[in-house]
Amino acid sequence: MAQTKNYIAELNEHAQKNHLKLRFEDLGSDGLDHNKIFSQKVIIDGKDYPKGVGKTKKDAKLKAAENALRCLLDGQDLVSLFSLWENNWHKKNNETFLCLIYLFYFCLNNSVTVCRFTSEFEPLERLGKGAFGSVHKVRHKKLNKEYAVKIVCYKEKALREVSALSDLFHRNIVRYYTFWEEDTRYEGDLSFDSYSSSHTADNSEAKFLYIQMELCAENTLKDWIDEKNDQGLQDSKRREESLRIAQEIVCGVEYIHSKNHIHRDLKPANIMFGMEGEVKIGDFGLVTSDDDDDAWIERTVCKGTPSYMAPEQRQYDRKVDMFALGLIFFELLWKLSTRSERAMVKASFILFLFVFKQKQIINSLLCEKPEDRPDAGALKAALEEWTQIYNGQKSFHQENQTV
Ligand SMILES: Nc1ncnc2c1ncn2[C@@H]1O[C@H](COP(=O)(O)OP(=O)(O)OP(=O)(O)O)[C@@H](O)[C@H]1O
Repeated sequence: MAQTKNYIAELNEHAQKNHLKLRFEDLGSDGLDHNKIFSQKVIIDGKDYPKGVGKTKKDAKLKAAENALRCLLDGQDLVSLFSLWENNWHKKNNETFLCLIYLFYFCLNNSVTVCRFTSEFEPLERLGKGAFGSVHKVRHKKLNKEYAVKIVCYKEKALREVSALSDLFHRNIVRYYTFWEEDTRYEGDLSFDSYSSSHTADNSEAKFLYIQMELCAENTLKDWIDEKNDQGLQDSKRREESLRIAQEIVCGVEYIHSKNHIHRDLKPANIMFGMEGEVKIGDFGLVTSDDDDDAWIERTVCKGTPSYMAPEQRQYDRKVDMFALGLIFFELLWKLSTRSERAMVKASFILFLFVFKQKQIINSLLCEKPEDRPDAGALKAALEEWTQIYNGQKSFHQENQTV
């Protein structure tokens, strides 16, 4: 049988050595006669310590002594240590020295959890919640600047996002600043209520990753599209704005591909806007590297035997992002309200409504075979051509109107 430590004797010894006035207080009992629970607490120099409970008075006293010792020695009770220090200031110098040793001890043991998130930042509001965590708008206390901090459970998806973002620095990609790890989640984060019960309830080892990012405007490209659709406008203004947005998305994607990454989750909800309205591609949780052999095998295994594939064929993997761009461009220009309408895009049914150049670009991006889709560089060139045609037509109309 495991030997119970004699916390009462230990606490008495500690009190004697440090000239502390220690006493136990009996807090009585609760429950029926055959099932009583006794409570006791320790008072040291007038300060109460957490009560101990047990099936006998002796157990309760032992537990109370253990609780008090933990507070004093593990440094969990910073206040009590400081008051101890204060109370003993007038006593001998070696006692003050002892208190300093205690402070040093708990700093070394890290037993007081300092949350970097709340000590460095002032949380302002929760911006949103994804499947893996949540994003908060915060103000850096010292710099007085606003940022977004994403808090996620320390998982492979989160690490992927951090490692991809740290490689990227581009006007059209959400800027990443830093990340750190904490043992605890932010208490004010209500999103974890359902999250923690399904992901971390029985995992006390769970750690959390805090990712500090550039703060984007609150509306995403999905909101932009919804707003335009509500206005019911398929007009030239929408076309003009769509063109600018499409060009910026392609610039971001071209850059991501140039760094040998594939986003794999491009969709209007993951595309945000900077404070000056510029496009910002975000949510790199599904990003993968072109050079990552394991990820490449995982991606290609369903297509055949990867070891027989020529290295140049690897570039076709990037074409998953190009297909997504085809659908995004379509949604920028045209209201697709139902799933069946989305499916029709693939069948190119509605495309006859578009001008020739638009049709050509979208058709090429939605090609069944990845190798037939353009890469980001070619798409960028095609969009520039489209812009020139569009601007030419616009000035032609304006000239005709003024004549
Ligand atoms: N840097 C940011 N600035 C402003 N808002 C942001 C920023 N990053 C994310 N958000 C917002 O926070 C919300 C949650 O984002 P997050 O990336 O965690 O999840 P998601 O993309 O919705 O889902 P999932 O992670 O499951 O794919 C989104 O609505 C997004 O608009």
